[in-house]
Parts: sequence; structure tokens; C-alpha cells
Amino acid sequence: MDWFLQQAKVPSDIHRAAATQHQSQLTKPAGSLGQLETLAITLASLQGSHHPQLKNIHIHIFAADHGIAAENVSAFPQAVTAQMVQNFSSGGAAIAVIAQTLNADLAISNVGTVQALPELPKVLDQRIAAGTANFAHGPAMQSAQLLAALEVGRNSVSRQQDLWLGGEMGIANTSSATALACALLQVNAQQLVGPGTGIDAAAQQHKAQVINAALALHKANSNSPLNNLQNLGGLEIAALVGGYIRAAQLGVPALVDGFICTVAAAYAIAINPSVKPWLLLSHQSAEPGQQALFEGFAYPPLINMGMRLGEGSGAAVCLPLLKLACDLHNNMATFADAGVANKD
Ligand SMILES: Cc1cc2ncn([C@H]3O[C@H](COP(=O)(O)O)[C@@H](O)[C@H]3O)c2cc1C
Ligand SMILES: O=C(O)c1cccnc1
Repeated sequence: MDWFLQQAKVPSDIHRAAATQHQSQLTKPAGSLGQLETLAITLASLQGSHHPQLKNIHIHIFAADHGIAAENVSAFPQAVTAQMVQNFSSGGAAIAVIAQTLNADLAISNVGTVQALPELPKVLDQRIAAGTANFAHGPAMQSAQLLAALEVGRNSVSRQQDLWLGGEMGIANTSSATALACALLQVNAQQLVGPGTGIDAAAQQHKAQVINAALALHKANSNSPLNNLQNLGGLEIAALVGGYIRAAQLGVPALVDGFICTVAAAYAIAINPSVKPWLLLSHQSAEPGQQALFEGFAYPPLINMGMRLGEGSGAAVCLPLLKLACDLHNNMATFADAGVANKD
């Protein structure tokens, strides 16, 4: 059996029940910490621990170019993908600043920029191809490339991680993500298309037309999520899919970023439904297409900051909340410990 079809670990009901009971003993009215309580309980059951923790957080950005960029669907030129990889490496990108502030481990995999890059700190050169092919004209990837990209994501996860957070960089990847979401949900691109890096309404119409035409082109071979991923995907999106599936198999919770990552996570679930409990939505992106996918997840997103950047940034912004959820769960006094009267 292909590795990505193997079952995910099963979350611990025993730890969920114990964490729920523990929360009811802490010095606060029951339920008053809202989602911080449910988060701690979820992390306890996923980590199989009475003391959920987020000490070892791994942020991994996957970068690749997209052939669909030739269709004029992004506000920015393709060269920005590689330039941003250098910016991740040198610490100037938003995600690099956030990772630094939060003291989280940041790695970058170049899975397919058109230009090869010189060796850069923190950047793994894992180029599978010089970007994807233009999916308006044919399959984005060969099947061997899809398998290789899934494998790159797989290899970024380890059991030692308390949480795995994937991010992406790839000019034109909102077009790929929109096409994938349309194929999964069986809807028209007009329903999901959005501004990406900031194109206006007329350009969004054009983007939707390009995507709809491509969906029609690939329709005959669109009967499985893996086929759709190969035809419409990006190398970095496929790597994210591999990362989400592996995290779930190893019992590592994964925090899902905005639109593109949510599409990748939805594909991980479509390919291997057992991964679903392990994928936590972080933020609601301002990219409109993301919301249509929320129903397929086990938990709703945590915050809405109006962000639409990608790079894993929205998920990373949620990390302090997750850490607080753990610390409150682990360090608050119980009514009995503190001598505080509980309600009758
Ligand atoms: C400077 C810069 C930094 C970024 N970081 C993430 N993205 C985001 O924008 C891109 C997707 O939008 P579209 O489909 O419109 O090209 C992706 O690379 C995504 O990660 C960026 C985009 C730019 C321009
Ligand atoms: O929500 C996202 O992930 C997103 C939205 C626009 C551009 N890049 C990423």
C-alpha cells in the first residue's frame, strides 16, 4: 500500500476524557475559557498526554513555481517565488519574523523554482522540477513528480515535533488552489475565485475563466483526489498534502494556514480520511474560497485577522493562543488546590 494511504494514529479518548475532567476542576466557571479549553482538550487527546505542550514547534515552508503564472493570473511576477525563498532564508519575510519572535524552528524546502538557487541557510534544495507545467494546457505534474513532492512533505515531519505547521510560497498558487477546491467541491471557479496577491475584479473574472477552462480540459481524468492533485496542483501544495498525512500518521498535530494550506489539508483528508482529527484550522483567510472547505474539517478556524498572506503566517499567529491553552491547562490551580469553593 502507498505510504500516504496508511491509517493515521487514533487520538486518545482516555486523554480527552481526563483533560475534560481536569478543565472542570480548574479555578474558573466551567467553560469560561471558551475555545482555550477545547483546544487544550484536543491537544491532550492528540498528543496522548495529560500535559499537552508546544515546546518543539516545526514550521516548514514549501516553495515552488507554477506554469499557470503564464496566464496572467497573479499581480506579481513569477520571479518573486525564488526571491521570497531568499527572504525567508535571510529573515526578512513575515513568517521568518514571526518564527524568530516565537522562537519556533523554521525550515524551507525549495520543491521547484524555475531557477536553481545558490545554497542558502535554512533552505533545503529539493527541486523536483522547474515549476509545474501550465495546467491550462495539460497536467501540472507527472505522476512521479507528484509522488516525489508528497515525499518531500513526508520527510519534513518527525515524531519529536509537538506541532507541525506547513506554509507555502508560489506565485499563482491561488489559481492552483482554487482549481483544486473547485474539483473537490464540484463548483464553478466564479464561486471561489479571489484576489490572491491583489488582482482587481476584472482580473478575477479572467482568472476564473482560465480555471474553468482548465477544469473542463481535465474533466475526463478528475475522478480521484490524487488525479486532481497531479493535474491541477503545485509541487508545494502536494508537499503540504504529504506533510499533513505524515503528521497524522505519526501522531503530530498539524496547524493549517490560510486558503492554499486549507486546500492542501482538504486533499489530505480526501486522500486519507483518517487524518482528519489531526488537522487544526488556524485562521480564516480573507481569500473567499477558503470558507467553502471548512465543513470538511473536525474543528472551526480559531481566529479571523483579515490576513491573506500565506507562508504559514496566519497559523503562526495562532501559536501563542495554543501555548496559552496548554499553560492554562497545565498550570492553573484546581478548586481543591487553591481552597476556592466550587459551585454546588
Ligand atoms: C511579496 C510576496 C510575498 C508572499 N508571501 C506569500 N505570498 C502569497 O501569494 C502567492 C499567491 O498569490 P497569487 O496566486 O495571486 O500569486 C503565494 O506565493 C502565496 O504564498 C506572497 C506574495 C508576494 C507577492
Ligand atoms: O490565505 C492564503 O493562504 C493566501 C491568500 C492569498 C495569497 N496567498 C495566500
